[in-house]
Amino acid sequence: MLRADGLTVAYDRHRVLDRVTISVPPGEVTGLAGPSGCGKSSLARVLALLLRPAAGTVGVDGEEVRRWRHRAAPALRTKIALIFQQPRLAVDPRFTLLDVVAEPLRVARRPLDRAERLAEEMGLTPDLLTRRPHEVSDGQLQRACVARALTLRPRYVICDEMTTMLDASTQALLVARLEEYRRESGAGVLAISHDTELLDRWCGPGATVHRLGPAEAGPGQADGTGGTWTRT
Ligand SMILES: Nc1ncnc2c1ncn2[C@@H]1O[C@H](COP(=O)(O)OP(=O)(O)OP(=O)(O)O)[C@@H](O)[C@H]1O
Repeated sequence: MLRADGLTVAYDRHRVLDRVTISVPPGEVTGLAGPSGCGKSSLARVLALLLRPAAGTVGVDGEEVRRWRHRAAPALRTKIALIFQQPRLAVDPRFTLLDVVAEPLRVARRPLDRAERLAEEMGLTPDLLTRRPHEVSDGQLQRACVARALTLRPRYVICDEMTTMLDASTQALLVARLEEYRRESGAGVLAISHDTELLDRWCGPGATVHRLGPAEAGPGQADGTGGTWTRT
């Protein structure tokens, strides 16, 4: 289980999350909805161990996180993959698409051959893999980012507005690939979107969808206070 308890996140003393509690069980899709600015990406960054909360705890499979960002233990860090909304801000512009997919393997000093296989499964042709980010479409780049996210076989995948900028067919392809990975690996997926129709389609019956409150209502409130519902 990936779990955050009583999370508070503040930027320069401005609180954007206030005592938020959320669980992402392995093998399931959990939804997170909420309007723009309510703190969804901030919560995603904390759960991916990239941002230290002002208060609260994060636990990964029962182990409480004590170090954050690059100081977080690699064994914990690689258990969680984060897919960002804007792929162009999430990749090194000098890399080819194959470099993008292979980056986590290179950093972890693992064999690189898995990168090509994952890229191929995402429909990225050998020609596309030699191109740099400015030579491909947003959808093609996001496909590379999804392949990259799966290279180290994460136990949890956080998808932060992953398909917001993309057309319906690319959206369906990315969601289908993540669903396939979830089923074969037993990974837990956190699907984050302001688009409740997308969450309806992605999170099946019985799935839990958490809702963060609108920004104007103050810091995002925790589930368990009426902010969570279960799809039926
Ligand atoms: N690094 C930062 N420094 C200062 N303020 C920030 C920072 N990151 C986010 N914020 C502010 O925190 C609030 C929540 O932002 P966040 O990106 O987490 O919301 P969101 O729900 O993901 O929004 P969106 O759906 O528009 O991406 C916003 O008011 C934003 O301006």
